[in-house]
Amino acid sequence: MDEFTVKNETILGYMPGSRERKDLEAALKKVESTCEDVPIVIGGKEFRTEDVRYQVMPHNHKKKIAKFYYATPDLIGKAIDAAVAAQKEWDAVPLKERIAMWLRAADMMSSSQWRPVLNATTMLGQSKTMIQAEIDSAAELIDFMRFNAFFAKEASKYQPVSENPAVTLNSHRYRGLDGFVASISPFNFTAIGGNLAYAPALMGCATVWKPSDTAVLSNYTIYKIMTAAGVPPGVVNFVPADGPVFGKAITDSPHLSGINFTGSVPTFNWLWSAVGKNIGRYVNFPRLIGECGGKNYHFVHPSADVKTTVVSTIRSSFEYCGQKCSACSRMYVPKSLWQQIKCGLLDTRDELKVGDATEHDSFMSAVIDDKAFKRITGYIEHAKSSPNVELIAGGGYTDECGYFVEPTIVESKDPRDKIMTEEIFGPVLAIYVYDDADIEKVLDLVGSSTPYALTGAVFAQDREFLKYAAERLKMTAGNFYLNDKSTGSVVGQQPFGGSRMSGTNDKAGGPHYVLRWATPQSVKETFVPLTEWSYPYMAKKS
Ligand SMILES: NC(=O)c1ccc[n+]([C@@H]2O[C@H](COP(=O)([O-])OP(=O)(O)OC[C@H]3O[C@@H](n4cnc5c(N)ncnc54)[C@H](O)[C@@H]3O)[C@@H](O)[C@H]2O)c1
Ligand SMILES: N[C@@H](CCC=O)C(=O)O
Repeated sequence: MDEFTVKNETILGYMPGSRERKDLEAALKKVESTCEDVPIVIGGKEFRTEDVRYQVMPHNHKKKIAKFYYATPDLIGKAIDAAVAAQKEWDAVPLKERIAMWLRAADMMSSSQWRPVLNATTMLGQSKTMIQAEIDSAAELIDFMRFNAFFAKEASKYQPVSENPAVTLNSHRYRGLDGFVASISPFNFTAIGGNLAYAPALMGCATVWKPSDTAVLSNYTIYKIMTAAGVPPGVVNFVPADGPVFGKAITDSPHLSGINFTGSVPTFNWLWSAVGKNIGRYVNFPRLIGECGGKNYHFVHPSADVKTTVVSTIRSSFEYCGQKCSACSRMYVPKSLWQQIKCGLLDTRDELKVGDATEHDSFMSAVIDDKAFKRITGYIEHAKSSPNVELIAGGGYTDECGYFVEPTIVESKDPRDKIMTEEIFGPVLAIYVYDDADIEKVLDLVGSSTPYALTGAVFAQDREFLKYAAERLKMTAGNFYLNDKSTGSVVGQQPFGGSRMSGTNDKAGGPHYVLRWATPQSVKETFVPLTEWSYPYMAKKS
């Protein structure tokens, strides 16, 4: 296997007049002025059904940017058959060749031909600002491709012990999962869609990929790049479909070998239950990998640096409208710091511009769709009417042109109020102010008041406390931050995932993730013939 090292993709600056800014502006114009026709692709062939759907721009929802089609159950079945058939041949392609394809794809994604398209489709289709698109649909996606290739190469080096290779040679190899993997992706990270579909493929699996309705265009762009990089027909089948129809079709198939899911807890629970009900019908026990929601916390100690705490919280809670699974959504602040932190949060919040995703001074744009708008504004109305909760900033919203919600901050007197404990997935930060003397009780609440354990951050200058909190809060977060915001994990640096109801914690972006998509085989070859059935201590009859 050719040796290579790996490093993270540089995040470009997009300064006015820069090459990347010009390329991006040209791509934005092109994507905005077209409504791209996105087919279902099965075994390399395009299909269209009568069930026509459109992807719109969340910040201007009258504008359609993609036309796509829901697959029927029959077509999903066809995609399963295509994947099962392609998997055998694909698994025979040497890992070295597959890795070369992934590295080629990463270079294409990084190029001035494709990077602007990935970012423009993400900015317009998912309402990400320039920087939010760049860290997702460029840097993180490229990192997933390169790091997974690197981790696969490193993993393939392992060989078991052979005490005397002239007599017995032991070896080990990774095979793809036979059957098919269903990859089901969320709207909020373009890179996650690419990783869910293509990490299993790298390891020799074939996948049926259902993108989110609200991320179809950026996800189809990934499909096109990977195909151009050499991934053969049938290895990844691109199948937009109604969620429950897709879920039923894949869990009914005996060939389901794995589900690679990222999304909400109710959807993953549904999939897990369906697999449980059907367990008698599968060829293999399907592997269930699910990264789900969070109610991520910022815990502030009386020794915290106020400025760091404020800026980190604003970024974590409101970047991409709080629609990151890792977004800070609850905060615990000691009374002794409350006035300073409150002033800092309110003043900084007032500076944030909510607007069109493509305007360079927008800090955030619209939330993804009408469903999200209703859910988030429901929590805001709850805050306005509940005696336990005080709205201290924001609270406005409109869906007239786009699904806009102001960055909203509330103070809750009840640390177990639903606004402090349920995932909102929008720009709403709930704060509980505690008596400094009650710090132990509040540390208990961090782990006991929600079913999640995705990300969490502790702000303190007291190093003894940081050490203590790291132990005390050990099981409350899969990604734990000290004096840093709860969002922004980087592939290869902070492998990502949570436990409890936040998921199976398989750590996307880490060295072990690719191995979830391989089924190892141990091989023993003996060169000296076995001629004697009895053991030496047995008396021999002469
Ligand atoms: N932990 C992580 O790494 C991570 C990362 C990103 C997002 N998330 C979570 O994702 C959620 C937001 O994403 P979303 O709104 O797209 O989630 P979602 O659960 O609504 O949808 C995720 C995907 O599942 C599909 N789906 C829905 N019902 C289905 C069914 N019955 N069978 C099969 N597929 C079905 C959807 O169409 C979509 O493609 C949040 O809860 C967020 O925290 C988690
Ligand atoms: N890498 C992301 C996690 C993705 C969740 O939506 C972060 O940590 O911000």
